[in-house]
This record gives sequence, structure tokens and C-alpha cells, in this order.
Amino acid sequence: MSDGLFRLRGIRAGYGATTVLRGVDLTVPPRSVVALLGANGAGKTTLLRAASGVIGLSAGRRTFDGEDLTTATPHQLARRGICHVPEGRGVFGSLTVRENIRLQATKGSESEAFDRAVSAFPRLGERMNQLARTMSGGEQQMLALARAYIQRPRVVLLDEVSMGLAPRIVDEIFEFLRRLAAEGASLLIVEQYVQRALEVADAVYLLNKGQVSFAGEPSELDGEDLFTSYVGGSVGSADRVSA
Ligand SMILES: Nc1ncnc2c1ncn2[C@@H]1O[C@H](COP(=O)(O)OP(=O)(O)OP(=O)(O)O)[C@@H](O)[C@H]1O
Repeated sequence: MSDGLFRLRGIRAGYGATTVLRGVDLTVPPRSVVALLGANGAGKTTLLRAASGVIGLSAGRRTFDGEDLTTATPHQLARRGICHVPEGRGVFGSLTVRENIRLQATKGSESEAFDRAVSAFPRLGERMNQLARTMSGGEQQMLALARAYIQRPRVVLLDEVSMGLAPRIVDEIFEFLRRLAAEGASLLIVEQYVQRALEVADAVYLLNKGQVSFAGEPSELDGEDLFTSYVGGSVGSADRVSA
């Protein structure tokens, strides 16, 4: 079976004795974009970590393509095409752009990987020999996304990929996310720019203190739901509540 459906059911997870997620159900349908919203500390990053296996599940199930992957390691999930782009980018700063890309490529497909990375973000092509840590924040984020893209992912978990970037770069990154979705990947995005996230999303989940308080289409979400979900968090930007 290869339906591309990624499902989390009854997820409980946290850190040590602290439970953050309390029975979360979330479905990422094939070829769709799902936005995950909620106040600071609601558990969004924790949910992406639980989804990609970075932290273990104390209860619940994770399935993909109808296969139970509850106990799979992050590596096994990545091999199934479930790819996590963590907050803070996750590139190797002391390696060049070329080396960062090569590390992600499968043996024998390095040149295809370079082409694919440059097709996603042409400016990476001009910076192949530059150390990743000497690039701008936006370029580092492009490299992180390109590293995901060359794996031909089927489900991409994206944590605040626009964080701290200039609006023009955010536009470029959202353009890329649209392309990724149009090429058939499913996306689960945590995004500080709520309005932008809702514009690309087919479905939206609101997380409130580790539980889903709303699941539906963006058009079903009224401003009050969103506001309630954000109350108590430090909102930080008017865009965050202007759905
Ligand atoms: N490594 C950790 N160890 C212990 N507690 C943690 C850890 N990471 C996060 N937490 C706690 O888990 C809760 C949920 O944090 P999480 O980062 O998932 O929230 P978030 O919704 O992504 O917030 P933000 O929008 O601020 O990034 C918070 O109370 C946080 O303090």
C-alpha cells in the first residue's frame, strides 16, 4: 500500500518526567499542506520531534502508507521519506555547501543532488565552496531546505523555516514550499507567519497546551479560535493573530 497518508494517533510525548503532548491526533493527507499553529510553548516543536522520531512516544501510534512506524528510529523514518527540517536550520557550519549536500546524497547520485539543490535555490550554486556558517541566515535556511529536497521526501516537517529572515527571503522560501507541495510532497509546517501559513495550507490544526483545540480547513477557522489559541503566549507579531 502506498497511499502517502501520515497519521499520528493518541500521541503522548515530552521530556523526562514532563508530558507536553497529551493525546494528539493529526493526519497529513497525501499531497497536502497542513499548518500547525499555537501559542509559544503549546508543543508544536515537540510534536514535530515526536513525528520524526527525534523524541520517543510514551503512548500513541505513528503510521505512514498504512504501515505502523511507531517504534521506528529517525533514520528509518527518513528512509521512508519522512524528513524533518528542525528549528535552527540543522546544517553543518564547519562544512562547505558542497559537503553539506554531498553528505545528504546517496552514493553515486551526488551530481544529481547538486543539480537538484541548485534548481531549488540557484544562489547555492554560487556558494558551493563557502563554509555554511559564513553564509547569511537566509542562505543557511535554503541549504537546510535543499538538503531535505534532494532526498525526494514524501512528508516534510518544517519548523519555523522563516524565523528571523527578511520578507524577500521568506517569499522565496514560501515559493519553494509551494513547489515542493506541487511536486507531490506533503508538508506539516509550524510557522510564525500565520497568514502565510494559512495561505498555503489545505488543513490547519491548533495546538493548545499539548492538545488539539481545532482541526479543519483554514476557511473554517475564525479569528476568535486563533486568538484564543494564542492567548497566554507571547504573540510577538501582529501577523500571528491576523487570520
Ligand atoms: N528539551 C526540552 N526539555 C524540557 N522541556 C522542554 C524541552 N523542549 C521544550 N520543552 C518544553 O515543552 C513545552 C513545549 O515546547 P515546544 O518547543 O514544543 O513549544 P512550541 O509550541 O514549539 O513553542 P514556540 O512557539 O515558542 O517555539 C514548553 O513548556 C517547553 O518549555
